[in-house]
Parts: sequence; C-alpha cells; structure tokens
Amino acid sequence: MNEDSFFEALKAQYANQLPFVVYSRPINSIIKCWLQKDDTLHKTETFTESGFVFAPFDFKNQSVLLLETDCEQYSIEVESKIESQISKTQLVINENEKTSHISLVSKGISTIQQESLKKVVLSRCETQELTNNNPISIFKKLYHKYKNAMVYCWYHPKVGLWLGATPELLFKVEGKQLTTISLAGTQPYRRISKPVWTNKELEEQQIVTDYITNQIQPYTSQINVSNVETVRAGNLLHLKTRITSRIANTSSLKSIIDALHPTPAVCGFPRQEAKDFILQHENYNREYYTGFLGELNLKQSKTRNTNRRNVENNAYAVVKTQSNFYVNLRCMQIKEDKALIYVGGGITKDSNPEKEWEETVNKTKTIGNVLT
Ligand SMILES: C=C(O[C@@H]1C=C(C(=O)O)C=C[C@H]1O)C(=O)O
Repeated sequence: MNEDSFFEALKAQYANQLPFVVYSRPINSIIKCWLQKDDTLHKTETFTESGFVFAPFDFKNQSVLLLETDCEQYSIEVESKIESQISKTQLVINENEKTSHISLVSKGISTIQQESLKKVVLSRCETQELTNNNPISIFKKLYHKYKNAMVYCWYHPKVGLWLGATPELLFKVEGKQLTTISLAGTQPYRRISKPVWTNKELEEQQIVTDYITNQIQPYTSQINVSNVETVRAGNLLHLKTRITSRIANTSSLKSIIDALHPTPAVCGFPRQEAKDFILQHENYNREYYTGFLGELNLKQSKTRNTNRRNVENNAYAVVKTQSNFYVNLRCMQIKEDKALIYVGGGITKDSNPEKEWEETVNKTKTIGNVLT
C-alpha cells in the first residue's frame, strides 16, 4: 500500500464512522493503522486479548480494545521522520483558567505540607477553537513535528476522537523482558544553553524512579536502573531513567499494569492519596488523558540469524509476545470544532504555583503548535 492509499483508507474509515487507530512509535519511520470492520465497542479488564488498547486514567471508566482479529492492519514506511522546526505559537491566556489552576496548585501544596501526601500531579483541560478539524491532517503534522514521541490518532464513534504525541513509555514487554521509564521534571528546551536541574526537579524524578522500582519488585527479578539523563520532547526537556527487569513466570500482564498505572509521574505519591486528591479537586474528568495506549499481546517473530543465506538457522525463529504501552500525555480530544487540550505537572512541597501554571502553558504548545 502506498502513502496516498493508506491515508485514503483512513479518511474513508473516519467518514464511515468506524473505529481506527493510526500511530508511529518514537524514532520510527513506520506508520501503522488498524481499521475495525464494524463499530462494536470491545472492552478489556483482563488484558489477556491481542489488540490495541486505549485505557483511561481511572479504571472505573472502560478500557477500549481494537481486537486484532476484528481489524485490518496496514503499515507504510515514510522516508524521513525529520523533526520540523517548532514554531513559536502565541497562546491567548485565559485569566479565569490561570486563577483556578493557581488556586488548585496552592491547595495541592498546602495539603502536601500538612498531610502524608508527597507529590500530586495536577492538570487542567483547555478548550481551543479549531479552524481545521480534520484529524488525519492534524496527525500528519504531529508526526512530522515530534520524532521522539509516540504520535497517534485514535477514534471510536462510541467513545470519541483523541490525538497526541507522548514522550512517555508506561512500559514495554518483550517475552519476559520488562522495560519502563521514569520521566519527570520539566524545563523549556533552549538551543544554546546546557540544562541545569534544581533539587526540586531531581527529587521529584527520584520519587518516580524509587516508586516504580518498588512496585515491580514483587513481579520481577534482575532490576536494573540506568543513570538519569535529560531528554527532549518537542519544546521541553525532562529527566529520564530507564528501568529494566525480568518478569516472573507467575506474574500476569495485568499485575504489571496494576503495579505501574498510574505512576507518580502522572498521578502522585502515595498513589491512593494522590488519586483521591485529583478526583476530588481537579474539577473535570481526565477520561483518557494520563491513561495509556498501545499494542497488547502481539506475536512478533524474530529470526535468530539475520544472515539470509543461512536458511537452516532461519527456521529457528523465536516468537515473542510483545506489548508497548505509552502514557497518554500531550494529547487532546476533538469535539466538533473544538480541541480539548489536557495538560498537567507534578506538585511537590517546593512547587511555585505561578511556575506550575507556566509549565502547563508550555505543555499546551506541543499540541497547540499544530493547530494553527
Ligand atoms: C502530566 C504531564 O506530564 C508529566 C509531568 C511532568 C512534570 O511534572 O514535570 C513531566 C513529564 C510527565 O511525566 C503532562 O504533560 O500533562
């Protein structure tokens, strides 16, 4: 299938109001799509099926599944995934939204100072009028802009239309190998200067790393934690650590999901207290923002010997089950002619409400940049 017919098929799918997902994983020139044949809404609770999953922040809402057996899948290789220049969009600041976010963050800080809550991730949802509400063309713009992200557009007529460019892996499983990352701390990307991180940001990211390591301990062995590095996500920089381990034979995928979702990077710590605070005070429904999405239990066959002439060895292909889940960040939902953009940031005892507001404004630009 060539690029034109790939996007034509997607366009027809959307026009026929049938479910689909189109996505490209980070640093990957392959764009894949799954087109469901009818508009049945499949859900999963066990995560034992094979398909593409779209899961909410709060499991009280449904995790939607595009079943592998119900979908046609296509992929194209796009020659170059060159990160195009980040344009400087001037966002119009809504003063009411600013006041209410600052007040929410201040409430978070005072709760952290008084109680056992150590970190809470507080967010808001910003509405922007759209001049172009064609999801396929917005997807293409996101794809060309964000090389290091999982860029996607997901649609189900009974759920909604979501797009995003997320820098954050929740985890991936390949056979028994588990890889996850701890991503936190944010500052604007500046081309000329070397980033300097404050103790507040380093501590905030360390909370996430320690928490993840602790959570996976009962289900895995041989846990390995990398050094902290700075990574770029569009116009922003974050601190990142990579954590790998081996999943025990007795552990299910669902037990790993329950251990890791939602991480302190998008919820807070301790988890239940942070989640209760969010559900009580954020004043809107996150739905699928800070949920996760990705390939679930797909069989991948890998040959042990890549030398094509060695036909005998190629017969020993290893089939591994793979899942790749990304946290649904830097995302938006499209409703008619409006984009609902979701943005948040981690609050600790040393947070400054005004700065936290600015951080959400910077994060809005990831999506906002492709809408103008
Ligand atoms: C919550 C968001 O991002 C998360 C929060 C971060 C932070 O607090 O610095 C950084 C990366 C993400 O883990 C978001 O983008 O909406």
